[in-house]
Amino acid sequence: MASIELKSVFKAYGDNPPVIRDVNLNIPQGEFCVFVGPSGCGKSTLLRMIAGLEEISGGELRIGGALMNDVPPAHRGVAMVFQTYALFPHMSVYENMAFGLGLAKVDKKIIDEKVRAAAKVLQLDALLDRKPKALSGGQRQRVAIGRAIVREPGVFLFDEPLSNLDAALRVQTRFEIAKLHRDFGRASTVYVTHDQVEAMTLADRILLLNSGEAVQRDGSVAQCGSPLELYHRPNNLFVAGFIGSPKMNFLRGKLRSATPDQATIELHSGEVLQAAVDARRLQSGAPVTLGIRPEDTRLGTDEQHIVRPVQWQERLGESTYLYLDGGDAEHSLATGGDALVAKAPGHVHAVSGHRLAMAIPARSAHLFDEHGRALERLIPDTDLLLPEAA
Ligand SMILES: Nc1ncnc2c1ncn2[C@@H]1O[C@H](COP(=O)(O)OP(=O)(O)OP(=O)(O)O)[C@@H](O)[C@H]1O
Repeated sequence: MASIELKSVFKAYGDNPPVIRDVNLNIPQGEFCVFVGPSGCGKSTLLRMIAGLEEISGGELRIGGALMNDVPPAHRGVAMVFQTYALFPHMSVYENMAFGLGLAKVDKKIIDEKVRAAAKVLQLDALLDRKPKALSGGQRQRVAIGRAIVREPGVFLFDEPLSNLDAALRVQTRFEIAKLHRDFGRASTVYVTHDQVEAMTLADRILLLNSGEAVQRDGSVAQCGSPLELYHRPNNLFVAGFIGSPKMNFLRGKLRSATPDQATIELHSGEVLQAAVDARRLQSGAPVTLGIRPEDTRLGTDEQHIVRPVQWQERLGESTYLYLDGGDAEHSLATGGDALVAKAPGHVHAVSGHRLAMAIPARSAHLFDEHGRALERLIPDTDLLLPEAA
């Protein structure tokens, strides 16, 4: 039941370059905010600073409006769930969940009510007498979540809570966390993950931190917005390459001409393509990168397209990823190399070396200037409302 406000927050360990630079963020009460970014970008550090487990080197942290920089963790009104559950092995599920309230000298009857209510929500009622070692990974993580819930914190902090679970349990627990947030909707939640599917599905808002190729900007905010904003309107090449799987394909070229609703691009490989992008701020001849997501491509020649030999394919049953030879001028971050990835529905089969036409619809194209900054796309922002069945 509290907002979280970060103002010019900064973190450096000793004399090392900062790991968090000038982060400004306002998480209103009840919002689910997900921190994502490549390994080492500083997302856990940022979360731990909110929790009070890591000192803040500069800037201000406010929770519920109150300055928290020097307030000890126990007095911040936050509850944290870690990747490694951190349960007491000698205590039962019930005792683990009741522990924090016991320390706070809450009345035993109230503790009992809260533990049983949380256990019911998390479907742990039949397991209350068990010790953690007699539980599955998913059940242990539910106990850790239950322990956080009973404290009724204003802020929930999750640090990669699903990364020790197998694929099926991850999906199930992800769904449970989303449901819990909806049911306990007044609490604000910050959730750290490097899994962008978790980020896309759970977040009201995603904060993506820079790292790696964005040297000198490590630990700064690359983009902050709703999941679909980051997907449809990435600010720059880094965000475009990070959000989406397989990653966006990039084709290099130069701008030929620009009108308010269309840019014409000549690729280094010679083809001329259109993009529904306003590129009028660039001079003609300016270097540009055209981006196209694998799921936005088609196979065939009925739209503008490029033709490339097939290198490789991955058949997933419901779809097939075709890896096409990108040539020197292009590369896909998916492979880190020079392949372009096209996604075809169903299970298609292509003979290695055969040349295929990959259609690149102008309305689906992204365009970036020579500094990697995105040009404005002209796609409509509306969601398609599904009609109710009769
Ligand atoms: N105690 C420390 N002393 C010095 N550097 C540290 C310390 N803790 C973390 N770092 C550095 O801070 C940076 C950010 O680390 P952090 O754990 O926050 O990243 P992350 O984005 O959560 O990464 P991952 O996804 O791999 O967990 C890393 O470069 C890390 O090496």
